[in-house]
Amino acid sequence: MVMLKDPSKKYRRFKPLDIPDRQWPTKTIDKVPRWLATDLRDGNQSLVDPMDGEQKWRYFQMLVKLGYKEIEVSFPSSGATDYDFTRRLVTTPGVVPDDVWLQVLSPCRKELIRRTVDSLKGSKKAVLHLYLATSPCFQQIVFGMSNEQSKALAVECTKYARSITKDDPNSGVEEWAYEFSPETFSDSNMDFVLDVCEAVKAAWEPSEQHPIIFNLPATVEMSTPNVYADQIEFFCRNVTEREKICVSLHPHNDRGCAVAAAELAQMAGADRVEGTLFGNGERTGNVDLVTLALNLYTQGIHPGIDFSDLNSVIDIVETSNKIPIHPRQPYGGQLVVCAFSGSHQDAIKKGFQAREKSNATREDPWVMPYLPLDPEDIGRTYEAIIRVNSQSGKGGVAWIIKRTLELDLPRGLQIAFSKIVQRETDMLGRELLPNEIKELFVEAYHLNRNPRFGLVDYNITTDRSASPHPAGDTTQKPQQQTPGKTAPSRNLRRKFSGVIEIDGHEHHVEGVGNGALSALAAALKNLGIDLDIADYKEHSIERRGGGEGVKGRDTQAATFIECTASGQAQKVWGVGIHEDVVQSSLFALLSAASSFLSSRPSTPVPFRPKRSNTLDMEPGSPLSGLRNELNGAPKSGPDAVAKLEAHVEKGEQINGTGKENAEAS
Ligand SMILES: CC(=O)SCCNC(=O)CCNC(=O)[C@H](O)C(C)(C)COP(=O)(O)OP(=O)(O)OC[C@H]1O[C@@H](n2cnc3c(N)ncnc32)[C@H](O)[C@@H]1OP(=O)(O)O
Ligand SMILES: CC(C)C(=O)C(=O)O
Repeated sequence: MVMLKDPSKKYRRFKPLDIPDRQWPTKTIDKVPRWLATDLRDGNQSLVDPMDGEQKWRYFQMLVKLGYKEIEVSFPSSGATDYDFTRRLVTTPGVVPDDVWLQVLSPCRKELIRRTVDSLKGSKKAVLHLYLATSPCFQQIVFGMSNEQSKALAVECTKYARSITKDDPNSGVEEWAYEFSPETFSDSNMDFVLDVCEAVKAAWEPSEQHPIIFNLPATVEMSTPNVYADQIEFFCRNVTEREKICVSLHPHNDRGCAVAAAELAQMAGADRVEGTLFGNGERTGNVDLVTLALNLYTQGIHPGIDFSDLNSVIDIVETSNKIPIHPRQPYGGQLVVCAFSGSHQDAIKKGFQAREKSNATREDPWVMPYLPLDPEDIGRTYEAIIRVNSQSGKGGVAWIIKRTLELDLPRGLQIAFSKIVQRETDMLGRELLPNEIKELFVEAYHLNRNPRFGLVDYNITTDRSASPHPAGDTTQKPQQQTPGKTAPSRNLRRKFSGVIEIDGHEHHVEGVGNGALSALAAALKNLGIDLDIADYKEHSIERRGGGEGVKGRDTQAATFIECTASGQAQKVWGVGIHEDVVQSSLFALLSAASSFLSSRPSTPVPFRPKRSNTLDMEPGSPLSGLRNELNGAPKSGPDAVAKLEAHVEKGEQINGTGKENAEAS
């Protein structure tokens, strides 16, 4: 069997109503409709395994907690589960709040109506809901009834219902309402629907205070949503005593337009919407009440339903229905607050940065690329927003590092680290989780343990030798000095002397520079590791109490240093984190040095101490070649380094015992 070449004979086009002066297209939705949740009836009847009493019980309580005031709880005449559940609701004190209406459904069959009404005895507010087909297809095929017979049955059952509900002082229910659904309204002749509804209305005799509910279902969605809106507008305009009627919608989703149909039909005059959470229901489902409510919310209208903790709702819906919420389901789907692609992540990250920068409060206007709703408003976390796979770029990766380690990576480091992430995602062929990205960063920049260099002990002192060209520092121009006078304090030079552990061996090293960082760079140069500082950034990290990833006190300094090896194009980044800003920068330089050595094609061992405080390499070893290469033309670091040196200016001497801190991250 194949699709028909010409389906026009088999499937006839829907004929829209002719309403040239239709009003709904220029209307907007500016008020919240009455909601009816039919999860426990229409939703439940479509499940492979309908809910048991306990599941219904829990679901009902959730609906009440969310704020639903009208809940269709059962089809009591279907059997013991629904009947007993209804009885349990009615007879358990305190479960049904006084302002909540319990709605129950029955076909137009007297014995079933009787049983349905009986199930409600003892309740405060109850809606009896009857349905009967008005569409030619159903009348002819299912019932074998003419229009007259259908109308007569509708009237007869309404009268009977009235006699055992609102007209019966012993009905046992404090307040009755009545709902009538002309089944497959959307496929019915509108004049006939009106005719039946007028007759039903006359039989029930509603008032403005106690209106009748005409629920107009798109039992099967058969046309574009504008056609449904036309039908609703036609009904609203032509039915008499409109003020005594609540016009209710019940859209199904066969063409995937139930939400649109419900929204346009509200513009066309409807007062009430029946649907289910996340759209469970017959075939493609009922209209999704979550989407409708949050669509309103994102237009600045509170829907009266509280989805602050949408994840808990999802939990109950999924376990009760035994159907997972689709990952792309509006608002609730796992992937709808996620971006994988680089340009989306970049835009979202910039959006959040702009919001932070403007000190926006939670209530300030939401202007965010790609995200129509602040995920926080529905209890979803920012962590879920940006996820990283092979389609991601630096922005998303930087976001994760910001969220997990509180580090604001400089742009260059973002680019460098995202290449590492890209390699990993390509290799694994899957998404990397935030924790994995964090671990990758910690490892790549040696935040837990520097595999090559450990700062064991050090002193930063003023270099009193006043030599214009201290050993190892060829980056500085000679200073003008008057013999017999000390240099002005702003020109004081620093001497790094300390113990650095290299590949498990401790070595005393020294170097002099304009500040602590350049002094360490000079000391490293004495080891043949001649690195120029090409970029330097630092920021403080305010710990919000025991954040994971980096141990420490409340405030720490994070330093990012980009280095080039003299005469080399290759650049490496180093990262250091420590309570002390100077030590943080020293760690960053050693982190870069370690990356640099590790990135060389061969391992630079062995080192051999030449004198007690300097090191050299075996002649002919890979490092000695490197040293020869690096000894070319050292350059001074950029201005940013001066910022760090200013910190050092504040104290004459900085001492540190780095070993334990070198382990810190
Ligand atoms: C669009 C909707 O969602 S409507 C709600 C549908 N929900 C359900 O059907 C769930 C609960 N249903 C049930 O438990 C059963 O179907 C019952 C108790 C209603 C009826 O059970 P049965 O008597 O065994 O009938 P069965 O289910 O086989 O067929 C339905 C019968 O109801 C009739 N019927 C269907 N709709 C209606 C209606 N609105 N009013 C009166 N009779 C109706 C059918 O024509 C059929 O009658 P028939 O046996 O004379 O041919
Ligand atoms: C009973 C009615 C309202 C129904 O469920 C439908 O038509 O889909």
